Amino acid sequence: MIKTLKIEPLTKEAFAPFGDVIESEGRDYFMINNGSTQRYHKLGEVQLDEQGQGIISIFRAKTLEYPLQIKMLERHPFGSQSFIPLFGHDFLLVVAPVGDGSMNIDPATVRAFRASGRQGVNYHRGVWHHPIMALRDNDEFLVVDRSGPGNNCDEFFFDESVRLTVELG
Ligand SMILES: NC(=O)N[C@@H](O)C(=O)O
Ligand code: NI
Repeated sequence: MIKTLKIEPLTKEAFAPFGDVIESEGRDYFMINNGSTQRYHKLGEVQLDEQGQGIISIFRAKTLEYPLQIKMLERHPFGSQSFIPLFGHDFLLVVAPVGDGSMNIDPATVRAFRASGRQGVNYHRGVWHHPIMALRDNDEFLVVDRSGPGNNCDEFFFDESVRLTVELG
């Protein structure tokens, strides 16, 4: 298969098979702190296995070279992973659904999204995704994910006959 992935705008609905979109735009809130603060409550859930611990990290990511060939995707079977942009820059996502849980990805199910700098994502457990795809060099992301025993990162490399490409418009 040879395919240039269409980069879709990131919306809650379109991203639902892969996880949550963390944003305030268009979302419900309730007032707290004596009316001084709007709480956009439970935009996503941190998913953990019993032995996992939720942790908070910062990723400082270099941009990748585009057009980019998507040669692999990874997943975290024991927990969710969220990326929240800290500097307000757009970034890209390439994902594939959990599927049947096997170490296999149907390339036809791979999708690309562009997140605005005011959107974060929370990949649900087992959702295939490309490692962080910053569009600005040394961009930084707050990352909430799982720490604990076991290998929490499976990598799947596409067959050489599969050429999935992401181009910037
Ligand atoms: N490996 C790691 O911590 N980062 C990846 O999971 C990623 O999604 O960028
Ligand atoms: Ni990851």
